[in-house]
Amino acid sequence: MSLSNNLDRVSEQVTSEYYESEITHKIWQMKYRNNCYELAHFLSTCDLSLLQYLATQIRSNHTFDSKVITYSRKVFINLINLCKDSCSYCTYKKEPQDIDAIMLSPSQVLAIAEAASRKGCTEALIVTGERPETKYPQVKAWLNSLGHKNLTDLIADLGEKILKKTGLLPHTNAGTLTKSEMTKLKPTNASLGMMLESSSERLLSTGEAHEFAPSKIPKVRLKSLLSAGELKFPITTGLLIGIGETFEDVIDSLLKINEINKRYGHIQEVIMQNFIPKAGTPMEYAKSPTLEYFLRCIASARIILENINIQVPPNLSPKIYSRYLTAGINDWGGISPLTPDYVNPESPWPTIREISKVTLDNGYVLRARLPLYPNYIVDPKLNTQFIHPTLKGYIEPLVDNYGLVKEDSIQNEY
Ligand SMILES: O=c1nc2n(C[C@H](O)[C@H](O)[C@H](O)CO)c3cc(O)ccc3cc-2c(=O)[nH]1
Ligand SMILES: C[C@H]1O[C@@H](n2cnc3c(N)ncnc32)[C@H](O)[C@@H]1O
Ligand code: MET
Ligand code: SF4
Repeated sequence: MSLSNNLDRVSEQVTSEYYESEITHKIWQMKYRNNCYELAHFLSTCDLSLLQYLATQIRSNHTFDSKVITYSRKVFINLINLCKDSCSYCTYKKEPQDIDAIMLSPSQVLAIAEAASRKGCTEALIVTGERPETKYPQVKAWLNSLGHKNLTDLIADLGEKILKKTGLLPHTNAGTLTKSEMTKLKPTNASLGMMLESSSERLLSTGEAHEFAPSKIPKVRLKSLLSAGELKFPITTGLLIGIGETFEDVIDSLLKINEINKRYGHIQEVIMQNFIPKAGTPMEYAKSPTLEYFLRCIASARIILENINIQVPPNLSPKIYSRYLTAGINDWGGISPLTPDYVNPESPWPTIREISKVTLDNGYVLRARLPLYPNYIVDPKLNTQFIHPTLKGYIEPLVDNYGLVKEDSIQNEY
């Protein structure tokens, strides 16, 4: 190759590096000014492949090992699917008279956790409807018969039993919780889950997704995220994409989550979840987000969120989930060998073998994590602040030096 050709290539590289750093700087300025409108305009008009390129660059600098994609070996414990709210996209919620209404007994919960432990699971994902005991007398009666006044007390009790009997680490998503409720869960739950869904208040108006779901008032959800921060409780949150929000709403939601995390460092993960229309719901005929829009939201999340893991569940896009790897994600979420995804039961999880192959074919390595992300385990300062002393003895034997699940504990049958 001639010298002039070589110089041409060097100058092309310098130009593109200059261009990249100029764009990165521009984004940084818009973020610093907290100018949502400006940032949304830029991210919505920017070429998608450039956005994905930037997201992948940021992702490779962010995690302890830029080539690792994680997942959690979890069992989904559907404790109670009654709920005081009604989100227009949800089929998880049932009425007491429905044949598939569920209120698990403590012995059923323990039997599920024990079966999961035999399959090599490390996470017990406890999911419930929103404060069902405030709406249904049957739920009050059920709680009282178990010796409890409210759902949180039952979850705290079950969490302790699950830990002691199986060593599975509980992670609860019961929707919004107060600070005192979270305090009760901290000794037994390694982390919490609660989707923000969207910071848009417009979604509460007539005919919109959250019209009949007061717990989805953004202020209420953001307050729960702040409470978790005050308690140094690691929490997973996320956005449901395609429920009537605008792209600007997505950017506003991401900026708000990032601001909260900058104060406390407790937002371990943001789930970017694509809405799936369900028959029989008010949003039955609403459309799933397009792939182009969803990829733009994911790449924007990676660009906006600082040091936060990003998960997209593979089961909601079984044919094309590998595309999310090039938009900057670093986690596939919880995969259960035993229980369905009760929120999206029509979407079975791909097998670990398949996910591992897809991940590998795209140049990454799949590794199991605990419900609690590795940095909280391996960083001595974070470990002290974010993990309750009771939980330490359960967490340490499960992980290697990187805070990931030891490979030798992974069973073939999973
Ligand atoms: O592995 C996890 N998966 C979590 N999931 C994902 C879930 O396991 C499924 O992957 C999705 O529901 C896809 O259907 C959540 C999904 C939500 O919509 C809201 C909260 C959670 C919380 C978690 C979680 O903390 N850990
Ligand atoms: C547990 C989480 O499940 C998500 N969720 C509820 N309904 C749907 C749906 N139709 N499609 C995708 N995700 C959904 C919400 O984000 C909720 O917070
Ligand atoms: N009801 C809770 C929420 O919406 C958690 C489960 S939703 C299926 O946040
Ligand atoms: S998404 Fe959660 S809060 Fe909304 S109706 Fe379903 S169970 Fe209730």
